[in-house]
Amino acid sequence: MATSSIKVLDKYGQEIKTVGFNRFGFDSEVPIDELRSLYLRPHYVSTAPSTADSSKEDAKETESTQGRTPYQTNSIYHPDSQSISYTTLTRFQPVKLLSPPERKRILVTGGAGFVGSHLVDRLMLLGHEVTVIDNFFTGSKTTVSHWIGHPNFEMVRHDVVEPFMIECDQIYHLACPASPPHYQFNAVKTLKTSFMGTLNMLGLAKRTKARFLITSTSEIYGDPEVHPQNEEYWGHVNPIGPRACYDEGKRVAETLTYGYHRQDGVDVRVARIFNTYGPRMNPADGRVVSNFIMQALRGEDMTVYGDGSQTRSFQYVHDLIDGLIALMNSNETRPVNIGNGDEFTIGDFAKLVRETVRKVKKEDDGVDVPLVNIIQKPIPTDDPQKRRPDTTRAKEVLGWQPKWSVEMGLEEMVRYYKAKLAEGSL
Ligand SMILES: O=C(O)[C@H]1O[C@H](OP(=O)(O)OP(=O)(O)OC[C@H]2O[C@@H](n3ccc(=O)[nH]c3=O)[C@H](O)[C@@H]2O)[C@H](O)[C@@H](O)[C@@H]1O
Repeated sequence: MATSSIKVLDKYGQEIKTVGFNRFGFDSEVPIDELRSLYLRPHYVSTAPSTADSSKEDAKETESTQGRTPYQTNSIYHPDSQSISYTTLTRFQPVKLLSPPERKRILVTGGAGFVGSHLVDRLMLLGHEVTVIDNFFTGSKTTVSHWIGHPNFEMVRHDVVEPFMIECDQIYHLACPASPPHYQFNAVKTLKTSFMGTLNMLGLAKRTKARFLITSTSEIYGDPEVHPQNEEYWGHVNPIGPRACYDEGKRVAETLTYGYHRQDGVDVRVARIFNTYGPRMNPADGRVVSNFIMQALRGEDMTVYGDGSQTRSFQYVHDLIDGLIALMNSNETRPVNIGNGDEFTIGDFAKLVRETVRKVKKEDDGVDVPLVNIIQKPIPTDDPQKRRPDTTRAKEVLGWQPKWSVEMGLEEMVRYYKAKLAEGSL
């Protein structure tokens, strides 16, 4: 399906044609089709004919490159040899031309990750100069490869636990593994990333006088005794459990942030992000949305942990990026929850995902697939039982509220994974 033919209605029934908005003197609005063309590319990779004659394949590659939309790479997958031939980009998606005072030098740590790459797309299309630092532990160069070589873009392989020097105006500090299996894989490294990484980036902000935004998390509320969670709640965290490396790491990162703010006058912003999903989420990262969609697409059993009565509230990545950019450019220095209040039990969410996969397969491929089974697996230790953001503060101080319904976001994410499966890259 062509990206321009996908019609998305927001929670209030209005068609979504753009994301972002002009607020606090910073214009973050871009047409949704422009963004989509960067991640929803059903023909991003074409499949080579089954032949061993490489000269013919090369000729085909040249031929098909010429017929492609001009802002995309045209890589070819060779099923016979299980290989892929890459071509480099020659033209980039157009970006806004900003005057020098409008154009900001923006550092995004973790910019090759799931959330980071969407933030990079938006900031690039808006015409800013973007530098990404990432150690590629959970991020991947492929998420931002469509900007590599662009004069406004720089990609540096660097681990934030080591100091980093650069001149910049704004720092979005995202770097940290976020999926429970990933952040528990090396708990000490996760803590080190949260503590030393944040310390280094705050030191950089202090030296350059850059504004500093940290992406904190709903996990700082732990297994909450207050529902929904507002920013005044101090949380209920097990400091020695398996999740503590992330929860306590992010809590100390917030403490450091306010330490630099009070002591050194660093201009800080703290976003507490609630469960977020969308294209470019690593299908194997173990979080619930990617697990469920991949299982349903592959016709495998969907794994609900525990009895499925625990709840989560899922936000689509474009809403999160709107919220992060609004917060960065606002005057709000207190923590702000950024999340979608639509709360589901995980059991109900599994049913919604399998129905969405069936709907998209029917609409796009005309095939009626049977609903997959839902099975139960043991619940992870300290898995929070309830989670829903109170976003009153975001509404009051940022004028921000999520627009994407969970269903609409899920449909787009299913299309993204379907396209990736078809191109042979999953
Ligand atoms: O987004 C947040 O606010 C934070 O919480 C998430 O943690 P969690 O909510 O546990 O995220 P998932 O791993 O996606 O799990 C959500 C729920 O689904 C369940 N689950 C997960 C995977 C699965 O296959 N089946 C399943 O039932 C989990 O047990 C959990 O109850 C992640 O740790 C972070 O990305 C983030 O900082």
